[in-house]
Amino acid sequence: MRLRNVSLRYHRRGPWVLREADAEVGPGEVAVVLGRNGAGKSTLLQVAAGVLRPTRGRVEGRPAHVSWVPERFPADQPFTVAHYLTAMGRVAGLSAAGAARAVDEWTSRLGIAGFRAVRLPELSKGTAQKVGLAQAMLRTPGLLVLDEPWEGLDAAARELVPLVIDEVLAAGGRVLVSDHRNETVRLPGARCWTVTDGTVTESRSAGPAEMVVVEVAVPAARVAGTVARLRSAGHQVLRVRPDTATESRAVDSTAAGGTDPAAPGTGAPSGRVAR
Ligand SMILES: Nc1ncnc2c1ncn2[C@@H]1O[C@H](COP(=O)(O)OP(=O)(O)OP(=O)(O)O)[C@@H](O)[C@H]1O
Repeated sequence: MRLRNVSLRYHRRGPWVLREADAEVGPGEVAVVLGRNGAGKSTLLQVAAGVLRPTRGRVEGRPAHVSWVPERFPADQPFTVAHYLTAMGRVAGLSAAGAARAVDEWTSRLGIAGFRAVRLPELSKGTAQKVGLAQAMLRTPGLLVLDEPWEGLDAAARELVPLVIDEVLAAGGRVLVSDHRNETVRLPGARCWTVTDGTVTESRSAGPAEMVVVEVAVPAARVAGTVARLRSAGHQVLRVRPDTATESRAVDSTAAGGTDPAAPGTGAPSGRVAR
């Protein structure tokens, strides 16, 4: 997906907030949008998400399914968490049963299952933010846009954000995330889009991503399907071997081919895990 010479001003005679911004993010890639307060990060994200239309220029190759999580979740709505999320799941194209399943899954994964019957205006800011994240993930988006997702979340909940991002990337999606808290250390290898005076400068954070090997155990009957899914998500499957103990293990890695996976029990570093 590419922003090509995007310029935007909010009013006809207003100042230009974005000026010929040009940036690209590919499948399975995350770009962190940096810049001082008021630089235009939120504006850029909304243009990328299709919430705002550029005054000039265009966005090319935007995936069909986009999820946008604004900096502040719009909690001023008279619905319970469950009603809101189920309705949003239907809007995202899920069947009634699929929406119910997705709501169950994501409220559990984000630790807000106990709030399903609570009305949105009664939620704390952090819980409301998690509802926003859940809404974004009910159907895995091709583009996930997160505006300051760490804001308002406690330390434990902040750990969830990279997991959510990783899930989208593992499915071949793209992620844009703005950050003024220097949390990018949690996203090694991310592209960096620095917004200054409405223009975008691109770089990579900390060079190429460090590669790790992740060992994944699957039932023997599901090896072929798992290997196919891992490959289609862009991972390298280094080898498949029977486990010497009780189970077979499939090895997933983002590392270059030929690396031998760490032996079980040696504390192999964790990394992206495909389900
Ligand atoms: N709806 C709007 N109408 C007019 N001007 C706006 C609107 N939204 C943002 N602006 C202006 O556009 C500029 C960029 O705002 P934007 O919110 O994109 O910056 P930001 O980098 O995300 O800032 P922050 O880090 O404070 O969220 C600011 O000068 C802001 O006042």
